[in-house]
Amino acid sequence: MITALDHIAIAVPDLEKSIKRFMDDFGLSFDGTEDVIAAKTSTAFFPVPPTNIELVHPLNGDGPIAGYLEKKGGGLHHLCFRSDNIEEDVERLTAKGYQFLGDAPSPGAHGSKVIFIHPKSCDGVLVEINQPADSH
Ligand SMILES: C[C@@H](C(=O)O)C(=O)SCCNC(=O)CCNC(=O)[C@H](O)C(C)(C)COP(=O)(O)OP(=O)(O)OC[C@H]1O[C@@H](n2cnc3c(N)ncnc32)[C@H](O)[C@@H]1OP(=O)(O)O
Ligand SMILES: [Co+2]
Repeated sequence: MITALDHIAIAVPDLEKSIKRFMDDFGLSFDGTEDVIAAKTSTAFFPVPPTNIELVHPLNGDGPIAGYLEKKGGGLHHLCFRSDNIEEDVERLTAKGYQFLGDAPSPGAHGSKVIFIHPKSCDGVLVEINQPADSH
């Protein structure tokens, strides 16, 4: 079951510059960066209760964010719904015809499990579903 809007992600070409923007200009608290190797993505999180902003940047210049930045230069990249049972949600939504990217959840930020729904299945919006580490 989907229980919350876990985060909204913005793809950024210059991670340090954007971290400064969100900390210094917008005054948000900064939860730190994490390189998520399985996702080929560097992340930076800013809690904005009850959700978070996630900045995403290509790790080692490679991966899905690199392709996005090449085409768009940056922008709103995805939203992420939190699930209390990701396998059950994947099964339920697959049965309804949603196209998932990948066969099974993979490691995400903060020890979560994550999977993505293709934007074509959801009005052009890339949707991530995650299950936090403490609820596996
Ligand atoms: C760490 C973790 C976490 O939070 O814990 C994360 O978030 S990792 C965050 C990074 N990981 C991911 O994004 C993984 C899932 N993403 C992917 O697998 C990919 O980015 C795809 C969404 C499949 C797009 O890759 P693909 O090579 O197909 O790119 P493409 O440029 O040819 O795009 C194909 C079509 O999808 C659209 N498209 C591409 N990226 C999009 C996005 N972010 N939002 C909405 N639409 C998007 C393009 O405009 C295009 O539409 P038209 O055909 O109409 O022109
Ligand atoms: Co995300």
